[in-house]
Amino acid sequence: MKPFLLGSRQTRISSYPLDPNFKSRGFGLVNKFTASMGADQLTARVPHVLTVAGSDSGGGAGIQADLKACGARGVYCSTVITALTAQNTAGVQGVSIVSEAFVEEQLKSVLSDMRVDVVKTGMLPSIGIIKVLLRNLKEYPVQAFVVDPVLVSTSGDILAGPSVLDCFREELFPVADIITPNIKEASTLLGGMEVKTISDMRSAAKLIHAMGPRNVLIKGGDLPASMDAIDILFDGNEFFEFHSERIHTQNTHGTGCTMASCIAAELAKGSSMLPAVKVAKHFVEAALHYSKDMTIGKGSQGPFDHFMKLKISSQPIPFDPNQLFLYAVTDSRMNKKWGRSMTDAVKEAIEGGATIIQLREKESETKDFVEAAYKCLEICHEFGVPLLINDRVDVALACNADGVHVGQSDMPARVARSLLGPDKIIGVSCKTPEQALQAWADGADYIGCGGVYPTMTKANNITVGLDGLKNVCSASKLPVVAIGGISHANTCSVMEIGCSNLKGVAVVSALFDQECVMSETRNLHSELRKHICRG
Ligand SMILES: Cc1ncc(COP(=O)(O)OP(=O)(O)O)c(N)n1
Ligand SMILES: Cc1ncsc1CCOP(=O)(O)O
Repeated sequence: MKPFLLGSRQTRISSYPLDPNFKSRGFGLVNKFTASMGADQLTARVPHVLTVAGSDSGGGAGIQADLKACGARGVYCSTVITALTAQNTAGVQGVSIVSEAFVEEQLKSVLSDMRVDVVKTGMLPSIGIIKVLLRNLKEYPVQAFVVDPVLVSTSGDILAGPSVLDCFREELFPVADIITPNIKEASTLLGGMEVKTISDMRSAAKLIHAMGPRNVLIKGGDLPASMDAIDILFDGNEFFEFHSERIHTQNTHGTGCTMASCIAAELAKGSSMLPAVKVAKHFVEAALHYSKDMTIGKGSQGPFDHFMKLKISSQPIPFDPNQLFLYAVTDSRMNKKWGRSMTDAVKEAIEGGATIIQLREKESETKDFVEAAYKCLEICHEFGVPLLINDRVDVALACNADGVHVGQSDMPARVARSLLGPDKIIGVSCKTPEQALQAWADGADYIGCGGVYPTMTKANNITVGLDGLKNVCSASKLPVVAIGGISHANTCSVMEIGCSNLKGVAVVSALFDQECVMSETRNLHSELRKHICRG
């Protein structure tokens, strides 16, 4: 048995074999861009999977799973719906099959307009629909054809009758690049043959391979619970075994569709078969692991979260400019000097009234930083206070912080925005009106302006003074927080410059280079409140 080493063997992905024009389409890693608007206007070509499958009203499997899987893997997905199912976490309550004519209309709409790389099938409920699909694939050839032979739902409901089975075996499989039955489906395809062990799976893969597909992947999710989740790939010559940890969860509805869609997505990106299967296996394992304790629905077959973002604890705190009121910025050297941990510093600042926290850790090892940031995030969220990371977008992503603060020489805000998405908070340091306008154009949420006064905390930092702060505030379309040398003694002078978008002060040493962080924060908070009362 071969292990599934990346690149150990490149399985050939060929076009739909009935396509005489395949070679002229040009496809592969080197051809990621196509000149669709003239020689000098190259436009990015987006990898594209078309799924031909049934809709699951519960959103866990079928078309809905395919869309999510492709989205999560960075591939565009179009859809041709073959059946509507009334379905939830308890099972399938109803099925309404779409007419052949309307399946054909959907296929023509998509295939005549868009360049599709890979077609992936799920529920194909009638012989007529299979024939329509095959006819259209002849007319509009694609690079790879992935067949998930959906016969029975996770809840045990039959989704394709016996007559369809023959059509699968005789017409669909011979033109498939890969088919992906689970062990129940493999057994059904082989007339009820027992498939219970790894050795049975290998025999089944060989027998199904003889029906014509280039590759057969038998998924062992239904092997005994004591075993790893083992899948077997057979390419006609060799077997490859894929192991992953068995995740004990009820939230497995849609794993089959997802696995096949992920394979299709990787093939659409230009991968060969073996690495595509490997990536798909890892993706499904990660998503199941993330979703194992989620609750959606009352039934026993829950869906999982393809984007790994749904759990409440990881929801970001939305940005509100008033959070800039008392902005506490930690400093690893000061924490070391006063013998406190990052988490203690954060907790004390919040208890003293800090309204947003930034971890500015210039000396921590990445591993320690990520671990401490996780803990700080928990503390901050207990109090509804957002946590931002200074400079390190990677650390913010790793611990799912609420956002980042970046300087002029750090990762550009627009790149940070594209990595972090629309919901995270992004602050940018600006000393000039031009930088402030750029920050706005780049998708920042706020501006940090300073140093307003000289500071010992940041070496070689140019001081902009109150006039510089005023210039930036006046030009800025974004809320501003002042930083640099600010303390209880000069906060009022800062807040009284008369700019309504100056929302607060960001402070390091006045809070953290002190014996008691909590009382210093409290004092500064009451000073800031005086300004509100007056203003
Ligand atoms: C709120 C706030 N404003 C400005 C800064 C300074 O950030 P940067 O320019 O990236 O400098 P370093 O903090 O990295 O030294 C800030 N951290 N926070
Ligand atoms: C990070 C930073 N950016 C501009 S000034 C400054 C340091 C602020 O620290 P302090 O509040 O101790 O003056």
